[in-house]
Amino acid sequence: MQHTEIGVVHTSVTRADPEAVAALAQFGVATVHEALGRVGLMRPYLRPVYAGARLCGPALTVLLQPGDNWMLHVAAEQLREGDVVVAACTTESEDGFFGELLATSFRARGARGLVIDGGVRDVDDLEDMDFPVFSRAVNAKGTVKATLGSVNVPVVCANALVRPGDVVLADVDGVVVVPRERAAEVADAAARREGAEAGKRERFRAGELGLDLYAMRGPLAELGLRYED
Ligand SMILES: O=C([O-])CC(=O)C(=O)O
Ligand SMILES: [Mg+2]
Repeated sequence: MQHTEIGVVHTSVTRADPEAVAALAQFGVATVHEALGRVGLMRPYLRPVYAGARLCGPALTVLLQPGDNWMLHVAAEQLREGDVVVAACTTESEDGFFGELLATSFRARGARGLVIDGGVRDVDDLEDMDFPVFSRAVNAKGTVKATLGSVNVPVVCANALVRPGDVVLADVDGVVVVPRERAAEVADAAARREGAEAGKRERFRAGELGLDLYAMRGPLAELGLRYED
């Protein structure tokens, strides 16, 4: 559900600190989601439109109307280098809002990629261009330019709240949103988490069991787990 205004373009956005964005870009979505406290994930139906697609950047948000891509053209004018366009829709729609022409325009204006709770088309071309897109559908069905939406308002995209300038990170595991004020702190937590995982990986590789590594034998015995021949 969207709780926002229709028919407004906010031209001034406070974007996450570029250094913190670059730091977050080094990590996977699963690590950042955990570092954030297991929040901020978009629904898993959003998928990359080609293998290996990945993106990280401050969000330029768009609220679309179903079957109407007008606001994507309005959004293009607001792009800054490195932005990720995050497009939500007022109502579910799987039409093909976006394709290689809009990708060409977005790239020329500095976009890093697109996350859209809707459909896209021309995916062979998007792959050739290596323009990363995460969408809920691939759909040749075209859209019109007839209804106002908004640009750079808070949106709910695939269940996650995204405010303009928040950091959006997407890879094959999903899409996560980091509130812009927390970007540096979450990047630090992600680095600590990766460090801890490196230690565990070594111990698993050596054959150690999770049962011992995570001290699970006591709690399992307390719950009455029995081993029988
Ligand atoms: O033109 C459109 O409406 C969407 C599209 O296919 C493109 O951007 O290439
Ligand atoms: Mg096209």
